[in-house]
Amino acid sequence: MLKKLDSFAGVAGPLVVVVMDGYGLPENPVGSAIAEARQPNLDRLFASSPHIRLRAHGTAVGMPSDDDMGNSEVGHNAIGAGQVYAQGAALVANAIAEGTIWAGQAWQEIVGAARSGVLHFIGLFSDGNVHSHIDHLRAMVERAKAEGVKTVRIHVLLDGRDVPETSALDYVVPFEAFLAGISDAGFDARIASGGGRQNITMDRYDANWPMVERGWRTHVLGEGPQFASASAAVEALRAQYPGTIDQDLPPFVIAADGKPLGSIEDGDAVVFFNFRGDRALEITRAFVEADFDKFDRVRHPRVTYAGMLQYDGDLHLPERFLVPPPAIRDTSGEWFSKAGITQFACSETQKFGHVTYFWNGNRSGKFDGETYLEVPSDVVPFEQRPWMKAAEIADAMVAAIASGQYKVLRCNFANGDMVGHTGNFRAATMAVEAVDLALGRVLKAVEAAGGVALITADHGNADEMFELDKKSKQPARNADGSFKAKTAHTLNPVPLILFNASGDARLGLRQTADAGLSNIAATVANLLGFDKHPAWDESLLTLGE
Ligand SMILES: O=C(O)[C@H](O)COP(=O)(O)O
Ligand SMILES: [Mn+2]
Ligand SMILES: [Mn+2]
Repeated sequence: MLKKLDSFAGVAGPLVVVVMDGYGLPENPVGSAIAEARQPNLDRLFASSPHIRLRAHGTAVGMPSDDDMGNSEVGHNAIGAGQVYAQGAALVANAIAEGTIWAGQAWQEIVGAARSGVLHFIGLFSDGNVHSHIDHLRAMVERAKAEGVKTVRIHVLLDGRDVPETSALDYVVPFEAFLAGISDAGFDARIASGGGRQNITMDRYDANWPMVERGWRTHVLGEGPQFASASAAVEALRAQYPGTIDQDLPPFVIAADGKPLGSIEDGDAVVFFNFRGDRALEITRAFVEADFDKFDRVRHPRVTYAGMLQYDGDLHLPERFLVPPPAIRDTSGEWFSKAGITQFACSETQKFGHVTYFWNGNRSGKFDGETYLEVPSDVVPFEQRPWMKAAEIADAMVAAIASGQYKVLRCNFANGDMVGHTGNFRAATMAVEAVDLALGRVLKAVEAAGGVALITADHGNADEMFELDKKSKQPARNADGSFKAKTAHTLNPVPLILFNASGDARLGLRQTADAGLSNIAATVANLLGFDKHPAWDESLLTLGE
């Protein structure tokens, strides 16, 4: 049980944690939608409420190095668990470096099946290290050859979201050369299909199953426009759809003499090589579920399927996985539940799993006393609706706070991140303004209830909307003089603001050198009058000392 603090009984009112997804603190105001947006509520908070900066990238959230940006999975895991775990990116890299991945039963079963069939790899084709890393794929192809696999087919999801927006050929061209180099009379490895990650396969949280169906038709059934190679496909599709960035490119199939090179058939082996789960779960279900009903699969090949990691620890999806996921234990959701604290979690579909599944350590189950509310997201390009569902989430939070039923409430506003990923600067400033407006309403409800709110973010995104020149730190320009749009997350810190309407003027925050997202859970515990769980990183709450 969490112990009660001697020094502080806890705030009487509700405790609200607001995650402004993708809201980093810019180093340079030029090209920053955060600096540019009109945000009167946040301005007021920064002027009059205790606030500090938190690390939200690199080793502070369990990434392999401090060159790695943060992301929603590692950010929400750290906030929810109050601890930093070596995350998928690091675990897979280690398992490959130490060779433990090859010794595992899952890899042996994959290779065993592939020796008499075809070995397919499907996944995000970049070095973004958010969902996957192309080096992991390369290592697996090499190892498959060494272990006697004869045929490898790769289904590439073009990124442009965690890496520069039109960088697909920087990955495709060298990889095609690698595959040509490693192929010989006894080994044939080629790219077989692909498409933009926001167009096919990588949907999340049941937002858009038709995306997954398009992916299935492309990778499994081999249906779609045919090209001689992946690089030829990318070039032709860019010419056909000018201005379309990589993540949105339509699907394509690689074929010879009109026949797809790599449709997926009975007896084949399939590895989904993303380590992150949110966008891997739906396609995984399509492969492994016997009574799948989300779309008509037309054909359901009997394959040996493995995920890079297990994507959902409660549902055991998938059962076969190459690397054990981080064993995230003792999350704040679990221990607040054990303390009898009622909890409310809310977001719109695009981020709903962030405040539930990621928050609770990649588990889709629910702890006693937790209530979840999902606001359905629109299925549109978000630069066309930068306000997204901020107003509706605020409505739900205001009602939940006013109901008096919940002691701890959490929500995620998706806008800064989802619109930030479009690379559209003007839309991103509107996204930030929509969050500010919604936040103002939530804070009014917190005030009326005599509560406290902690306002933070999981990582940066809207804070840098243009690629910055590494030396000058000024926005980099394209050949035509326009700024180079940046769609990825940033390495910037995020705010932690304490909005205090509890009537206890002692409450403050301390800035420590390594303050990070994993300090939030203990801070919330202290605000509730509890000592932190021993596993959690230190609280940042001060009581007027
Ligand atoms: O999945 C995505 O949309 C991006 O790769 C990362 O964004 P997120 O970590 O904020 O979800
Ligand atoms: Mn995020
Ligand atoms: Mn994001």
